Amino acid sequence: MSDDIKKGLAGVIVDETAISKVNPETNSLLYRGYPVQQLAAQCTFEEVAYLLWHGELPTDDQLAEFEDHERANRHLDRVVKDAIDALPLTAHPMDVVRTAISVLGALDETLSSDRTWIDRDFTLQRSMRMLAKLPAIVAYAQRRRRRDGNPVEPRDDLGYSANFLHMVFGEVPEKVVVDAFDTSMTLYAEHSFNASTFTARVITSTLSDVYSAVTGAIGALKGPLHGGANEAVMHVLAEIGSADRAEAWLDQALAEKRKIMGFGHRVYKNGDSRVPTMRASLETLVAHYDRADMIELYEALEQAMDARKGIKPNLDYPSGPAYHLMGFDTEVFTPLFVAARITGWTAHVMEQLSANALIRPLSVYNGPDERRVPGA
Ligand SMILES: CC(=O)SCCNC(=O)CCNC(=O)[C@H](O)C(C)(C)COP(=O)(O)OP(=O)(O)OC[C@H]1O[C@@H](n2cnc3c(N)ncnc32)[C@H](O)[C@@H]1OP(=O)(O)O
Ligand SMILES: O=C([O-])CC(=O)C(=O)O
Repeated sequence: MSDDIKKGLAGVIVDETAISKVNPETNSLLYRGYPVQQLAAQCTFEEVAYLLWHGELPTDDQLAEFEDHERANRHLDRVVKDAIDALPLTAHPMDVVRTAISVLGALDETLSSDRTWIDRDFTLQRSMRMLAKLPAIVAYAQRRRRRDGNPVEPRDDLGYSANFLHMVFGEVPEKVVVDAFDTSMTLYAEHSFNASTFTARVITSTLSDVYSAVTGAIGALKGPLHGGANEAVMHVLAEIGSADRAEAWLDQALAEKRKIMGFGHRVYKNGDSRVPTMRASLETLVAHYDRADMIELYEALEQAMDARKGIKPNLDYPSGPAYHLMGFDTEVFTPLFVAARITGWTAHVMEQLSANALIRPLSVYNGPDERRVPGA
């Protein structure tokens, strides 16, 4: 293979961004300059969303306005519900979410009437619309699969995370659970030029619209090498079953050349900056639900992986069991990632639009030499 080829674009710098900084040397992650751990501890997900979109944390008045706007946009249009209802119950929730976002785009009259969709204000407004409606979409997807009866209406007296859990489970859990969920949303919100965000930027670079960018990003996130890993982690933990089986299971899996879900990262090679914070939330949930067996299994696989391969967990490793303990179906873990990452994706869409260049790399042709079509 030619030395010019950077397979998987590994190590290639393709643009600048002011949205987040991933620093593998210091295992740190900054959103607009703020350490993500501090944001998770001090701010709500709504404040983090505002920060990612506007570049600064909101004042009290700005936050109040933002929250009002988010709460006013939570309801799901009948057409979106009908579109979801037309899908088989076997459809994966990621496919449901991708379809729902696509339908929201098709319902947006501006897209059919003029080209103002490449405008920042248009994009910001639609980003808020998607952010506010995603909890209803995810809740609808899980409740429908469970045949849990009617959708639960949003409550505008609740913040984003409490309302999200209320819509999925029909009740607001204890504060420790809401806080752990809110932390996961903040940690998942943004991570520079990861595969799904890059997908969104590629789509935007053609001057397509924000719904198309998000629909494509959802498709990229679904794969188990990216966001789909949080779902896959739970399948792995279920397959292992208990801590005492972790080492033997891992040896067998590695002998079969399986990739161990929730471990490894393209950028971090010494551990993911977000894992300690999410792990602390997982431990809180383990104590709350009295599930010491879960953290024992978690640690057993983590230690075995470190001993065998020296590969550390990524964010999907603690978030998978955390979502499980909260009561989510395994198949909606990646849709939860979508609900958080809508903030980062759309911030990148706006940044791409502000200094756009069509993204179109080159390739080295390695097919047959020129030849003649029979009869030509
Ligand atoms: C929030 C997120 O999206 S984080 C990522 C979530 N994805 C996962 O958890 C899936 C499992 N992990 C992986 O597949 C990889 O670590 C990736 C895709 C995340 C990163 O991959 P890359 O940067 O391309 O690393 P690459 O695949 O080249 O791995 C380097 C070496 O480590 C090994 N390795 C990396 N991750 C793993 C893993 N999870 N299990 C087993 N071996 C692994 C590779 O087999 C390779 O070994 P080799 O040199 O002997 O061939
Ligand atoms: O950065 C990446 O490649 C994947 C990741 O951790 C994320 O998107 O959160």
